[in-house]
Amino acid sequence: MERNNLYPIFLKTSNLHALIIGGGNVAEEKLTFLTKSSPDARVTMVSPMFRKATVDLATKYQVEMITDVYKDTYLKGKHIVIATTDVPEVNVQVYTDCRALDKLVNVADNPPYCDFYMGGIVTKGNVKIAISTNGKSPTTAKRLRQFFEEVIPEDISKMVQNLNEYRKTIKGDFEEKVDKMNQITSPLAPRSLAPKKGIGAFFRKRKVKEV
Ligand SMILES: C[C@@]1(CC(=O)O)C2=NC(=C\c3[nH]c(c(CCC(=O)O)c3CC(=O)O)Cc3[nH]c(c(CC(=O)O)c3CCC(=O)O)/C=C3\N/C(=C\2)[C@@H](CCC(=O)O)[C@]3(C)CC(=O)O)/[C@H]1CCC(=O)O
Ligand SMILES: NC(=O)c1ccc[n+]([C@@H]2O[C@H](COP(=O)([O-])OP(=O)(O)OC[C@H]3O[C@@H](n4cnc5c(N)ncnc54)[C@H](O)[C@@H]3O)[C@@H](O)[C@H]2O)c1
Repeated sequence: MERNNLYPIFLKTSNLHALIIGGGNVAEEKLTFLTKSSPDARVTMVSPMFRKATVDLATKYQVEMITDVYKDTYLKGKHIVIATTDVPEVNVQVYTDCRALDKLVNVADNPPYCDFYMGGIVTKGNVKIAISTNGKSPTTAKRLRQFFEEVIPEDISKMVQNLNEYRKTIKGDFEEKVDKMNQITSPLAPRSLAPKKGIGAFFRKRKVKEV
């Protein structure tokens, strides 16, 4: 069976500088999901035309907007580049320029020209889940994202915080702490879940205060 060999990492997008090339529908979609997940991301956009809603979004998230066609000079200082123009030759040029400079590049909706894919992302406080279908079905990534947004309760972040505080109260050496932490969280693992209840039921039932 085919297998997803991509390696997810959680980027500190406030330390890195992303460049989005293009200002149309796809650019807006990428900016929407990027800022939804990482409202503090450092982003620059370059395009001769921007959609009105893109300008509003860019203003809200302090995105720098440059009204111009793509030039390789705009790559300077950028770590991650996303090409979304409607001119395939420009997108391929961006890809080639980025590869020559060892910059991570994504030509949106064009898997062969991607060093990385954007994924479906669920954020609940400190907890974040990224979903990838290996570029095979973005619609499935979206549906899974919606599913997890629904079933994972908002207060999972409180539970993480409580566990973090509880850990500090455990006496003993590292191994004992690991043991205790594993014991207390064991109902989270699938084998310990009662059939048909599911992870959502577990979280809803459990009082975070008890942890
Ligand atoms: C997750 C998400 C994040 C984001 O966009 O940031 C994302 N696409 C989303 C939605 C979406 N995009 C498209 C549809 C209509 C689907 C359809 O038409 O079948 C829908 C669904 C919808 O809108 O309902 C069009 C599309 N997208 C790609 C192709 C090309 C191809 O598949 O070959 C085509 C067909 C173009 C054409 O027909 O020409 C490719 C990519 N899209 C990816 C990410 C990467 C793979 C992620 C993964 O591994 O699953 C990858 C490889 C590259 C990339 O762009 O990074 C976001 C959902 C966010 C959310 O809701 O949470
Ligand atoms: N809209 C979709 O849902 C969708 C889905 C799949 C694939 N696509 C493909 O993705 C591409 C982009 O789609 P879109 O809907 O965002 O198109 P769009 O026409 O809305 O936007 C294209 C943007 O690219 C900019 N642009 C053009 N030349 C440029 C250059 N030299 N430098 C910088 N920016 C430049 C334009 O000013 C515009 O802002 C198209 O090739 C389209 O076929 C779109």
